[in-house]
Amino acid sequence: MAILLRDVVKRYTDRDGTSIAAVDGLTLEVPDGVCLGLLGPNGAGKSTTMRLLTAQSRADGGTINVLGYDIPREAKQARALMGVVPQTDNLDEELTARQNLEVFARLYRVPRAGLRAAVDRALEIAHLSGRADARADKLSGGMRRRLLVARGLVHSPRLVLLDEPTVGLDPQVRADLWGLIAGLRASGVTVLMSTHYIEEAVRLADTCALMSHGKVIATGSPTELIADHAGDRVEEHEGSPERLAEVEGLARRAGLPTRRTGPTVSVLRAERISPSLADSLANGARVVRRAANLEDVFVMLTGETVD
Ligand SMILES: Nc1ncnc2c1ncn2[C@@H]1O[C@H](COP(=O)(O)OP(=O)(O)OP(=O)(O)O)[C@@H](O)[C@H]1O
Repeated sequence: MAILLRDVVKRYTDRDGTSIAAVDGLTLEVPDGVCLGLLGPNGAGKSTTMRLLTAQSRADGGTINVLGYDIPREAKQARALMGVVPQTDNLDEELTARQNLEVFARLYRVPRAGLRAAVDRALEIAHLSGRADARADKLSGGMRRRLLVARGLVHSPRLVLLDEPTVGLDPQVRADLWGLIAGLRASGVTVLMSTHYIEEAVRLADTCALMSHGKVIATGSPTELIADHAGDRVEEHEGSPERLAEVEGLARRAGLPTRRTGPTVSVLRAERISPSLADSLANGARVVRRAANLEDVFVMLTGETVD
């Protein structure tokens, strides 16, 4: 097992003295070689979990093991084998792309004889070989993100932690990074990636852990999670508030879960709707049927939405 978290708790005290459990009894396992997507809305506790794994922050309870090392006691050994890609860009502006990587390669004690090759390899993975000698402040936002990933890979880690790797990026840059992460996953490196983008988790993760209010509330492949919690099909109804309430009532009586998004009620497990119930639900109005997705699962389980 690459990562093992058991009943982990991390509390913060607000300015007014109230205590918040940012991580609140979190249990999570990440097997070797798996890309696990930690999916949750803002404030779910994803970044706090990442900081606990790197021992930048200390848990108030529970146990954490990373690559066989007890955290925080053996954090130094664990850190030597893991690559961390932070959410915030903290590149050295005045150094070139290559120099940024060299600094980290030395920090991670990459042997001097192999240092140049390690840096070249990281530049190549991040498609930055052509910009190796450009200063970081002269790189585009997307290139800087790729350089941050390269920096986390320079010592060939067995495990990579990516905290919201594509937050705030435009679609083209996001697609580039997805390619990069998919490549990492294919190479057998264990990846733990936090995200609040459903699509990112679905595309990249072998396993998703859904996180809400500091806990993991469901784990599985996107397909398993959808099948277990939302079924196969979803029927979407629009209409007046009275009409929507009627749809909810009919669905509830038939034992079918529903969720409301603005002016729409979605009836889950729509494959179980009988022809007569279908008529009553539609009541002459247009109904859209679609495949169930991970967002349905998330909203079903938490009442919260993710992007
Ligand atoms: N240093 C801190 N002091 C006080 N409260 C904190 C601190 N760090 C996080 N929190 C609180 O803990 C909770 C979880 O925050 P965290 O940043 O881990 O969530 P997240 O899932 O990573 O969200 P985001 O996607 O916005 O980064 C939030 O309520 C946050 O306000």
